[in-house]
Amino acid sequence: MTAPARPQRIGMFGGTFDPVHLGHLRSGVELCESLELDQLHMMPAPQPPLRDRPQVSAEQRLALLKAGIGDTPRLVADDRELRREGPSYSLLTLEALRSDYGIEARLIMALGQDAFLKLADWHQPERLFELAHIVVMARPGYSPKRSQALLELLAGREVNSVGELMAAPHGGVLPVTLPSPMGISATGIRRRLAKGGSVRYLLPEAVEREIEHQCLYRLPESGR
Ligand SMILES: Nc1ncnc2c1ncn2[C@@H]1O[C@H](COP(=O)(O)OP(=O)(O)OP(=O)(O)O)[C@@H](O)[C@H]1O
Ligand SMILES: O=C(O)c1ccc[n+]([C@@H]2O[C@H](COP(=O)([O-])O)[C@@H](O)[C@H]2O)c1
Repeated sequence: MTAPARPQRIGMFGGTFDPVHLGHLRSGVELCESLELDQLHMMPAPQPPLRDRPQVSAEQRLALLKAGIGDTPRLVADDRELRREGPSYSLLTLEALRSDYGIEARLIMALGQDAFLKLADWHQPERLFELAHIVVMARPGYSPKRSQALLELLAGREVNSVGELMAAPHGGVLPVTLPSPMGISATGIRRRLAKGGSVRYLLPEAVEREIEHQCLYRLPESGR
């Protein structure tokens, strides 16, 4: 008798990626390893719903993400949110992924701790669990304190292991501390670039070269 096929494990890791940095990319690699993902779709949000529209276009942020991913196995730069109008609601993205991969696939939405703390303010947050699991990555400097609304949203969903999470196609929440947490933020990188400072070793050299080539994130002389 042959063993039943293992359901696919597909990750979604969305972000403003303004710009993508090693905190995102290393987390992506470690998520693939620790959850044994088949693919991780990384996707820039053209209109992140809970913040101002970034100055750098979604196309440019996607180009930086592609440069950063390069040939990294299992990481995919996914442009599907760029092909939609309106706010970049994750619910719509998960619906599209679920339709691509089918009902048996284990669909996992990865979020850093800071994004996770705002989950109750997202568009139809309870419906996210009808489509995917959520994996929350610890991020240096962010407190684990949850609001009452978040606690109510998560009630009964939290699990303690990857095995427990993968027993069902969607509906669970797993907090993880990946092996190499990094205290890198895109805000810090934009500030450094605006002042003409160095960002070496905070993001891949290919991303740094692309930022220089396209003269992104620099303040005009008068603004420094
Ligand atoms: N260093 C990091 N480690 C783990 N997760 C991260 C890290 N940086 C960002 N993330 C997560 O990646 C996703 C996209 O983050 P985003 O593109 O907003 O980056 P950011 O560095 O937080 O940017 P900004 O400083 O502009 O807010 C979010 O879920 C966020 O929590
Ligand atoms: O669906 C929502 O309402 C929603 C609200 C806030 C953020 N998100 C998504 O969460 C991801 C991280 O967002 P951000 O602002 O932390 O970069 C990105 O893919 C956003 O589109 C989604």
